[in-house]
Amino acid sequence: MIECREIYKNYGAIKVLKGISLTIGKGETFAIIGPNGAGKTTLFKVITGESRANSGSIRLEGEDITNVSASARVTRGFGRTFQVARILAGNTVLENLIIAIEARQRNQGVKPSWWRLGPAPDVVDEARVLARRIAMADKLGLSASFLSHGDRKRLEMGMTLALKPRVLMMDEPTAGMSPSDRHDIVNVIKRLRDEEGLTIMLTEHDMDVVSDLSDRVMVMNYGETVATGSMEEIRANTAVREIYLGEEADHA
Ligand SMILES: Nc1ncnc2c1ncn2[C@@H]1O[C@H](COP(=O)(O)OP(=O)(O)OP(=O)(O)O)[C@@H](O)[C@H]1O
Repeated sequence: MIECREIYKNYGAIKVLKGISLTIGKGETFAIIGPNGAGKTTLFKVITGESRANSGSIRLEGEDITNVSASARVTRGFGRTFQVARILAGNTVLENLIIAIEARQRNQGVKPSWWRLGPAPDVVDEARVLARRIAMADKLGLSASFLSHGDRKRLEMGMTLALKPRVLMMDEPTAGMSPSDRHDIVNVIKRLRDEEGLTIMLTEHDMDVVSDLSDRVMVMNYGETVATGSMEEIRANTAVREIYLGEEADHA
């Protein structure tokens, strides 16, 4: 589904990605882990098209998308959530979902009806269905500014799903969440993945979440791949253990 070959990325003199290659299969959940500054978010941005690699190639279902813009990648099926949820705080939950659905329709060339004030009934229906799928049906009328951190992330996920992605890219989906919010969002992600057959790529610091969600895990350090494999293989990998034990020792 996604294939990255020999990705290099520099910020000035700083070499942030040093030859990253990876393959993610259709329907697979693939996690990228590693210490702070390892280059996870940078790799993420290169794959979504927000940032351009200095060299290397990216393919989506065989098509070379290395030089395709971020918005054109969305049209090809990429959906992305951010470390800090990007929602419209001045609007209600329902309005946020409607805005995302209408954005997809515009992208698909659907023209808004000039004579109608407000959203079309089918858009409102779709927003309500989406709200149920992200377990926010009871919060439709709430202003997004009053939502908890976990609910904001959930709403952002709903807005991303409104774009009908084939690939869901999530940068630290549980960052800053309480344990119960974390548990809830993991369940929402699992359900969506199973219902829609989504391919998922995520970065995450919480190892329980990684272990719970991922088919395969890639460990990065200093812009390089240290290991790729199942969670069991990663846990047993000597180089990985050294990185994480080193981290624990530093924090001790
Ligand atoms: N726009 C930028 N300009 C200059 N340096 C940057 C830029 N973005 C990231 N970096 C540097 O690139 C390195 C990798 O950063 P990146 O955010 O990709 O790491 P990360 O693994 O996602 O870290 P974290 O877990 O803390 O989010 C860091 O040294 C960072 O300071």
